[in-house]
Amino acid sequence: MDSGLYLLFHRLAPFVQRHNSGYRATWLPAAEALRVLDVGGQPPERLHDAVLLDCTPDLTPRFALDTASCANKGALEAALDGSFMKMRSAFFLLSGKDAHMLSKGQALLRWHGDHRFSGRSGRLSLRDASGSKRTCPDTGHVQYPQMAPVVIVLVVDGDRCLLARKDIHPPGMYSTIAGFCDIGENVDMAVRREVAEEVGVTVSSLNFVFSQHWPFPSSSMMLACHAVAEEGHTEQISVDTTELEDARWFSRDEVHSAFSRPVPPEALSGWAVSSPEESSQAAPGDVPFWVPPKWTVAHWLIREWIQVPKLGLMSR
Ligand SMILES: NC(=O)c1ccc[n+]([C@@H]2O[C@H](COP(=O)([O-])OP(=O)(O)OC[C@H]3O[C@@H](n4cnc5c(N)ncnc54)[C@H](O)[C@@H]3O)[C@@H](O)[C@H]2O)c1
Ligand SMILES: [Mg+2]
Repeated sequence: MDSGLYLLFHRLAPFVQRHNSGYRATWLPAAEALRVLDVGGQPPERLHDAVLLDCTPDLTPRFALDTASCANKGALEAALDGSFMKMRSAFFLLSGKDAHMLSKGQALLRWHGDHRFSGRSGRLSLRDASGSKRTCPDTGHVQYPQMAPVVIVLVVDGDRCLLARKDIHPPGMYSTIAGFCDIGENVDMAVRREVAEEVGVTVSSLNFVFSQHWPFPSSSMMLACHAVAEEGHTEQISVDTTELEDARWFSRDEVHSAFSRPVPPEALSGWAVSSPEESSQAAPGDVPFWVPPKWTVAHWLIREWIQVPKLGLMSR
């Protein structure tokens, strides 16, 4: 671990630096990560708390390390000339290629933090060197990092599609319907139940198309589908307001326009902060409709529908 590249986090907030008009994640060489630990008053052995993410084609190992043991986050940020940003903010402000590794790093670090004790004996479990599993010292029971399966679906009705927003979304952003699979459900059952629960629409057919690892709320496997709404059941959407702030049909032209204009700057003002207290998000107001960032599976679903006009007519 004394070589390789490191993505740093602080209490699961990824370290990012300004880049052009946005932000980027930064891979630090081991020597730089050691310097940061030193600034934070931590011994070099803390580097071994890092978890292995992958190896580059030239076999350089890449790690994620949480610097939570360094109490003075501000001193680390000053030493590194960047900031630790809330993951949700980072996801809207980063360039796309960083999102997957940040997501993986945060998910793995969070899993270790949440599974320090064996569920069998209650004793502190021991992690392996790479951070891929934990073992109970008493029973030998091995725990592996887990992901929760989530269905995500673009429901279409002819030339329009159904999109929804939650109050935690930035102003103006509408996304696809999503929900956790219940124990015992397959993808088909979960899609039909979630769409019925959240918007009161019946789905007549569906196709699985993509998957994506997603870091929220802890670690999810997004299973993405296109679905067709049953004829005659599309006029009355009944929005589950405990879950969603709004849901409505968007025409293909409206979605086309959203793809062709940049994200309205006012939608993201207040997102580049590291704590909820600092946040001052714009009110929903008149921010024009926009779709999720291009590295999200929701974006891929909507883009595919725009690019393949007959998609909504396909069935399994
Ligand atoms: N990558 C993308 O493009 C994309 C787009 C939309 C949503 N998402 C993600 O999909 C996920 C699920 O969507 P949702 O929040 O609407 O789900 P949901 O509709 O199932 O509602 C969330 C609720 O489900 C319950 N729940 C059941 N099982 C859970 C579990 N394993 N973990 C957490 N909560 C569980 C909780 O009460 C929670 O409040 C969210 O994390 C969201 O960020 C991803
Ligand atoms: Mg939902």
